[in-house]
Order: sequence, then structure tokens, then C-alpha cells
Amino acid sequence: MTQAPTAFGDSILIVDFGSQVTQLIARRVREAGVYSEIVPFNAADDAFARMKPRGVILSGSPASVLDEDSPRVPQAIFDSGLPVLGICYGQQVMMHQLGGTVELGDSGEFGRAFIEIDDRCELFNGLWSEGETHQVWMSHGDKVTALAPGFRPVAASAGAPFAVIADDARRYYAMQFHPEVVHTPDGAKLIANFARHVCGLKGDWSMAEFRAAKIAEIREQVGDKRVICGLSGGVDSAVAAVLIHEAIGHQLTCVFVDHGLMRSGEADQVVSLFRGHYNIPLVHVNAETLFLSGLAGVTDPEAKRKFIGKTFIDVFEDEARKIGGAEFLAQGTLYPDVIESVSFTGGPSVTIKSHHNVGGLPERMNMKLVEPLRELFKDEVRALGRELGLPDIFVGRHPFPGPGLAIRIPGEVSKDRCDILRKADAIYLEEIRNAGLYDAIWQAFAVLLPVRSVGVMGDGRTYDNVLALRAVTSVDGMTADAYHFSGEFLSRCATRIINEVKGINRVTYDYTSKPPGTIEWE
Ligand SMILES: Nc1ncnc2c1ncn2[C@@H]1O[C@H](COP(=O)(O)OP(=O)(O)OP(=O)(O)O)[C@@H](O)[C@H]1O
Ligand SMILES: O=c1[nH]c(=O)c2[nH+]cn([C@@H]3O[C@H](COP(=O)(O)O)[C@@H](O)[C@H]3O)c2[nH]1
Ligand SMILES: NC(=O)CC[C@H](N)C(=O)O
Ligand SMILES: [Mg+2]
Repeated sequence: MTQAPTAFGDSILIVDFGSQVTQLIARRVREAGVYSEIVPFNAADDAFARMKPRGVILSGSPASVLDEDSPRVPQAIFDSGLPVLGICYGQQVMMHQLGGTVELGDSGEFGRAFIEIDDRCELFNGLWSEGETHQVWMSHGDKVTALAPGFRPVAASAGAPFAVIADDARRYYAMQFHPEVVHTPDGAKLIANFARHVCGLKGDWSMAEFRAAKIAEIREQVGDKRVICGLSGGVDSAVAAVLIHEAIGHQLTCVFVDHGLMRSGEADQVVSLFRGHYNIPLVHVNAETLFLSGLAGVTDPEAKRKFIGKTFIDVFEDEARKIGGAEFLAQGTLYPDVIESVSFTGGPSVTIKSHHNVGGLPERMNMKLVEPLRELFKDEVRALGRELGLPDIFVGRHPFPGPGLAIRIPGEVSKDRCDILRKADAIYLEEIRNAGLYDAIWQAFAVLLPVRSVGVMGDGRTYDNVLALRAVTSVDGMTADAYHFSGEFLSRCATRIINEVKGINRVTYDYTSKPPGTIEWE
């Protein structure tokens, strides 16, 4: 998982101890105009040396510092003299390592809590003053019972006398609550204060800077070699292709793989849209038979993903040979693809699913990867797309997963089932567009369930497939909420789909948020 040295100037390193909300810390730091990266605690030493950050934030964790073998902060971070901000477990582990005491609490604090500000400190600069009460969000069972030398309490809650602690001389701050979540209303400002006021960073990280830095980095990585870019029609690969083209021009060839798992009419649309807007060579590969024959009999979601990931690479390598060889394969991989696919040995996070372009890649690959968007969240990619002048039709598109309809057909995938799903999905999206809801929704799609139900149509009995509709709102795909359609809208979709698509006799709507669900069903 080693990456090239960061070219983004001043940054903050976030050490991940496995909290569910670590990504939110990175978002808050970036919103403050400061570049940040998350690294698992067991890779923090290397990342610290590579990034040369100007400050460090320690995340929460499901672990307890009282457990044997629970994670620790690399000593190099404390030895560096840089500012450190500890959050929840981050606070506990700082105390444990720096000479304080942590004990198992009689009862934890979970959810909303109120803290009283007892003293001023640099972290509160221009934000909180003595005597005030503020809402925060807690989620802990252990608690700090004695402070390490140099620290003093600056805020307390009913359950946590050391809700915020400070050592202004060393620029060490720590809190028991989570400032990164929206339920701590001033949390983003606290994190911004740490990044800008305590670490002294300017907060001028922008997409224009990212664009320039990335172009330089791509030129350096690629030299005069050829690059193939997997182009899906989605915003990520379109932005990656345009950025790489700006860097290396004619050395780039794009390859669109039609795996037969596309939505209705999508293949032609993507190819004509891209050819219409850009003068970048684009190869259109029809690989439907290859993908569908390989998926026959495969029902396990991870097995589908792994097969598709591998087959994508086979196709890219074939196409590379046809143009006389390419040293590099470019993809529009994003930060969430990386975070959700990787579990670190001995590390705290688990693999949720193998995104086809990361965890789904075969072990042995002949081409080296160029992934200029690997550090970005989706909304940041859209901002970069606008910066690069991409038309709205690319920038505003709903995401569509690389494995396509295969992960929206739980159970075995066949051409017949793809055809049924394509028709239903097209009606659903048409209704969404007609109702003017496309831009209010982050992603919408249908899932063809491996369940049949009994119905009655035209006085006859039917025994057909059940379809689930899904629509979510989100900022970056890391968390999501079900979209609340009107009942009238949903029944219109249900009626049209059952009337117009042979093979479906029941339609349901999926109200699950993420977490606990994921956006896709597989
Ligand atoms: N059909 C395809 N042909 C070629 N490359 C593809 C295809 N589908 C996916 N890829 C590659 O895999 C990467 C990841 O896919 P992903 O769906 O996350 O991104 P995207 O399609 O570019 O954008 P979006 O997430 O908005 O759909 C793409 O950026 C692209 O490089
Ligand atoms: O290119 C992709 N390859 C994949 O293997 C993949 N799996 C999920 N997705 C998309 O990622 C976002 C989050 O999806 P999940 O909540 O299902 O993980 C949603 O936008 C999903 O559509 C993928 N995109
Ligand atoms: N959210 C956290 O970081 C929790 C830390 C630790 N597991 C506790 O329960 O106190
Ligand atoms: Mg896509």
C-alpha cells in the first residue's frame, strides 16, 4: 500500500486505530483547506517519514488501551515535537503512553453529552470561552482518570472530568468526545482550529493546487511511456482521463469495456459522449461473452467481484498489446474504494467488499497502476472535474459500479436476468428524471432479487421475480441515507415496471441507510 510521496505541501497525518468514523476526520481537515491522509496505526511510522506532516491526529478505536496488544502511537510522532490531537481512544492512548492513567469506566457515555468549558486553551481560540456549555457526541466505555504530566483539564462533562485536556507548551490536545461527527456542532471548527491555528497551516489546499501537483506527478511517473485508461463513462474515470491527457497528451489511450453488465443504452451513450467532447483515442471493446460465460455458476458476491476485477485486467492487457504495448494502466480509483477494500494484517478494520479496481485486482499484473484520484473523495473529484472544465453531463452523473449489474443480481447472473433488470432500471431512472429528482439523489438503481412471489395478473396466476428499488442521498458514498420518495411516486414506478417488464410481478423499496447497509446489495 505504499504510495508516492505526497506532492500536496503541508499536510496532517491521521493515524487510524479502527474507528468507524475515521474518514470523517480527514474530511473535516480537508474542509479546513488542509491536505490530510489516513494511515492505519501499523503503517504510521512509514507514512510519517514519507509525508512529513505538520501535525498528527489520533483516531478513536473499538479497542481498549487496557487490552494486551491494543494499538499504540509510534514513538517517532511524540519525539518529533509536532502538534498532536487525540480523539477518544486517541486521547486514552496518549495518556497511557505519556504517563497518565486510563481505567474501565463504571458506565460509558454514548450519544449526546454536554461539556462545560473550565479554562481557555489554544485549541478553543476564537471559538469557546470559559463558563460556556456545548453539545458534543460521546462513544466510550473507558475513561482517563489521571492526566499525564504537562496536561491540564480545560473542559468536563458529567461522565468525563477530562472531556478536553491541553498541554499548550507541547501543543498536545485531546478530547474524549468525537469532534468529527455532525452531532458535535462545533466539532469541525475545533478540527479547523487544530489544523490552522495550532499547527499554523495556511488552509490554502485547493483543487487548482491538486491539479498542478498531480500533473507533475503523472509526468514524472510515466515519463515517455504509454498509458491505457479504463474509461467507464462515470465521473471518476472521465476526470482521471482528462487529467492524464493534460499531463501526457498522445501517450494516453482510453479503453471502454462493455462487459454486458451495463445499463440500457449506456455503452453507446458513453462512447459517443466521450468522443463528442474529447479528442482522446478511445477503444470500445465488446466483451459480453467473456464476462457472462465466466460468471455462469458464480453466486458468491466476492467471487463475482474477483472474477470481474481479473477479467477487466485481462481485457486491458489484450488491448495494450494491440496498440504495441503499454507500461501503465490508469483507473479512476477513489479513496473510499481503497479504504473499504483493504484490511491491514493485524490492523483493526475489516474488508467490507472488494471494489473491483482495488481488492479485486489479480496479484500478478503486468502493467503498473496510475491512479491520480486515489486520495480523493467523490465530491472532491466532482470539484476537480469542474476545475478541469468537464461538462456537467459527466460531473453530475450518478456513480455506477465497475462490476455493473452483476452485483445488482444476487445469485447467478445470466443474460436473461440482465435484460430484465435493464428494462426495470431504465423505467425507474426515467421516472426519476421526469419527476426532476435526478440531481437531488446521489445514486438510484434497481436490484433483481433471487426471490419469486405469487401474483395475479389478468385473472391468471403469476410466479415471478421480485425487484427492489434503491435510492440514496450521500456526500461521498461512505455513509448514505435512503431517499424519501412520495408514496405516489413509488406506486407509479411499481405499476409501470410490473406492467412493462415481463418477469417481474412485485416491487419493493429499500429503506436501509449505510451503515448498517451498504449502498449496493453485494
Ligand atoms: N466498463 C468499464 N470499462 C473500462 N474501465 C472501467 C469500466 N468500469 C470501471 N472501470 C474502471 O474502474 C474504475 C472504477 O470504477 P468506478 O465505477 O468506481 O468509477 P467511475 O465509473 O469512473 O465513476 P463512477 O463511480 O461515477 O461510476 C473506473 O474509474 C475505471 O477506470
Ligand atoms: O467501481 C466500483 N467498483 C466496485 O466494485 C464497487 N462496489 C461499489 N461501488 C460503488 O461505490 C459506492 C459505495 O458502495 P457500497 O456502499 O455498496 O460499498 C456506490 O456508489 C457503489 O455503486 C463500486 N464501484
Ligand atoms: N470511540 C472510541 O475511541 C472508544 C475507545 C474505547 N474503546 C472506549 O470504549 O473507551
Ligand atoms: Mg463507475
